[in-house]
Amino acid sequence: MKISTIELGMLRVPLKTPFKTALRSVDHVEDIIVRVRTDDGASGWGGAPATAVITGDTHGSIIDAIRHYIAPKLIGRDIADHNRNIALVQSALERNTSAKAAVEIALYDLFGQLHGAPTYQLLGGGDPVVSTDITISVDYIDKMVADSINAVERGFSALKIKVGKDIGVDIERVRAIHAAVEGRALLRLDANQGWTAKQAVFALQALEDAGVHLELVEQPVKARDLSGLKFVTERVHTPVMADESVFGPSEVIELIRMRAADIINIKLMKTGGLSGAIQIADIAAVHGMECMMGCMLESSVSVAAAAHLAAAKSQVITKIDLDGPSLCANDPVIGDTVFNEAEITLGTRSGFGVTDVPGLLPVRSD
Ligand SMILES: C[C@H](N)C(=O)N[C@H](CCC(=O)O)C(=O)O
Ligand SMILES: [Mg+2]
Repeated sequence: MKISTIELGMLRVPLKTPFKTALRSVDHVEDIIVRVRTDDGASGWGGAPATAVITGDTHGSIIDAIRHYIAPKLIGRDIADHNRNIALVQSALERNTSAKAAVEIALYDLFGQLHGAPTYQLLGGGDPVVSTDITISVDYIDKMVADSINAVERGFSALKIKVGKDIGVDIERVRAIHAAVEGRALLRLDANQGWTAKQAVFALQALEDAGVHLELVEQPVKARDLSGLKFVTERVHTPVMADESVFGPSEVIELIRMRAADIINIKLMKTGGLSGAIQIADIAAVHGMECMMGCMLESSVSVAAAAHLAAAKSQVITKIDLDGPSLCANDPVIGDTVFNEAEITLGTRSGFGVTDVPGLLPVRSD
């Protein structure tokens, strides 16, 4: 099973409703899809969105990194030599974690196919059903309350509420949602770096004093402000989760050393794929720290891979935010992972179970 070609295309899927955070607003998922073909006719599928405001990666940079740096290292290589292939992806160039993730996902897909097993089973097994939260975009208070009630009625038992736009309105947003769904859903806040450390402590203490129980607060302060993150962690009861502050294993080690957060949000697009995500989960497990498996606004190709990893690492990945496919108006990807609102069920096909991604748009040539 030797790699013969690596093809790229663009998958564009409309969202049910615009996705709005403190960092950006978008109304489509737009992923670069990777198809790694082998000489015996197999295909491994991977994908990556361009979340430039978080990873720095654009569609153009993902295409260039794969085409000019990663693909040339892999052509002709045997899928069975998996760990060396992964090392070649990671050492092909610095950063560019989304491009590396897209290719790693395709390689883990093919490795599963080689061994005739769903990839989560090769990663250690686990329960094939995982339960995700859903994002409530930051918006007018009435709209966020209506979206939250709707999500609970659709069966979501955890809401990821986007805040970080205006501290006073944010407190009111959360109080109103809490009043509307109290006892029916866990509330997770994600400020996407929108607060200062002092603002975060003020808002969270105000909510705690008002009896609003929050399961966690994600990335309250700027990504690079690790001392601000620690400041918040030390002053509120609500568990603090690091997202944009940590990409790979070395940053996680530093975060743990500083005791700057309580939980880590692992995303394949930050780690550069499954290999770095596994390392983070293992480091967190050693330190008795819980993790979330998260995603960017991305399609079911890469979210299926994240769900496989979450299933296999459920001892340490105790929270799931894999709602990309649930936010989409439709899913053109042909695969056997079932995304049914809050419930994600892994299939029995080998690899990640994707068999085709129809309707891909051409990506620019050089
Ligand atoms: C889609 C997921 N629930 C989510 O909210 N991810 C964001 C970033 C997504 C993006 O901007 O594409 C996060 O956790 O910050
Ligand atoms: Mg986040």
